Amino acid sequence: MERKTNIALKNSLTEVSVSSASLESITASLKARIDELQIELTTKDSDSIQMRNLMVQAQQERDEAKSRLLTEETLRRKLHNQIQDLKGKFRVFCRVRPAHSNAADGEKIEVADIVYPDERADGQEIQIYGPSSESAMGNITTKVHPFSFDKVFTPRCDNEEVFLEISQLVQSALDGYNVCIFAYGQTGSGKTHTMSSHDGMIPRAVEQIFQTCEGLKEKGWKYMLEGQFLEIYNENINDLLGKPNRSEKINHEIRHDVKEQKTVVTDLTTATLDSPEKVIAILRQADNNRSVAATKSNERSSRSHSVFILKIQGKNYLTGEQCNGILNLVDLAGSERLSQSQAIGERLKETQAINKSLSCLGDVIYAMSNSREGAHIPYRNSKLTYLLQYSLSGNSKTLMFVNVSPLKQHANETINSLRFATKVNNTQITSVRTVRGMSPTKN
Ligand SMILES: Nc1ncnc2c1ncn2[C@@H]1O[C@H](COP(=O)(O)OP(=O)(O)OP(=O)(O)O)[C@@H](O)[C@H]1O
Repeated sequence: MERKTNIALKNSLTEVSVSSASLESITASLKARIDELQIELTTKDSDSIQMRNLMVQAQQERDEAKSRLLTEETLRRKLHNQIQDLKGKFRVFCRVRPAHSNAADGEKIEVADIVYPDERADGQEIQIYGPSSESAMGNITTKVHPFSFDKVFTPRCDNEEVFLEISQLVQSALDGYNVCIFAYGQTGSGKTHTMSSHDGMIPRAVEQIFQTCEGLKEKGWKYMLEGQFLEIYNENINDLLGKPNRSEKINHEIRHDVKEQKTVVTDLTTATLDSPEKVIAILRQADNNRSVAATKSNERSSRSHSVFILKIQGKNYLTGEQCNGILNLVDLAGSERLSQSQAIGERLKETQAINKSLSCLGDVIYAMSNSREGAHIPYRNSKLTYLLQYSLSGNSKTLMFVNVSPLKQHANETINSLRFATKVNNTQITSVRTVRGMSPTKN
């Protein structure tokens, strides 16, 4: 009996020691796993510290880059303005429209003899050859009228190419400067095509402004755009964004705030422009208002000046900088000289008003570019120059398109327009040139 018990106890002991050995081995392997995990954890900790350091470094670099970007944007604005000033405070671009575009059905198109000596699509020189005449000695002479401008766009240039040249001025308006862009020329020479057609300077300028504002958001800039559109007809201001039929009865006055150097036109509609679509809508409204007026007075668009005023207010919430620029886009009344003796009544009044205001604009620009500081500039002599006083003076920038027709029957008006523009530009070449080996006559 005792022996049996001993055997059973021995067996139990063996079983216990076997299971204890297996437990020991499990414990050992668990311990090894714990050690492994511990090592892994330590590595992870150091990785995460490393990661955190890298993140802090990246954040510092980002902040530095951002502040560099802000300083560079301020510097870019300064340099951009210096470049614009070097190019000239007043610039004149000549644009010759294609011959076919304004010909009535059956009208004979005879193209004037126009030469672009630079042989480039957008050189700086243009020569108009006048009619030939034969002297008693049998010498045939042809007058040459050479002109030089900041740019000459041949009929081959489209609005896209033209806009490339003015986009820098649009940028100046965004940077807080006052900019005026005029289109001058006889009726049908392409002023409206250049300025307010669907792909003209106004829609393109507005598109550029919206795109640039979007891009400047990450640099802390927030912009507010407001638009006004008016017409000056017979020295009276009409609101082109007002209700049709009502606008002509309101007497809009121009008021200047001398201290702030700001201009207000009383009772003029101001549209907040928060999208390019809104701009297209107001351009359409202005066009409709002009057409309504046109039924009362023939060819209204060519007998009045239209002025699109875009006020651009920018604020940078990162640097605290602020800027207020104005872009004025002006489609001037047709510049053709109507014979005063033939014009009577309303037509005479219109012609006198147009002639007066256009010559006043020329006088103002001429006086500004030639006068000493503080000299008298005759802004008050016309509504247009009075309205644009602060947009023409100071550190503002002005560009004039002189639009001309390529047709022979318009050659005299073309020469008149180019002479006017030359007065503005003050760079006329006064040389007399011999044509094709013949004797020269004076320009
Ligand atoms: N560069 C051009 N390319 C193509 N077509 C043009 C160009 N310039 C003018 N035209 C066309 O010639 C015609 C007359 O041009 P536009 O109406 O722009 O002249 P305008 O000077 O504004 O005349 P108005 O004084 O009567 O307003 C229009 O049919 C216009 O589309």
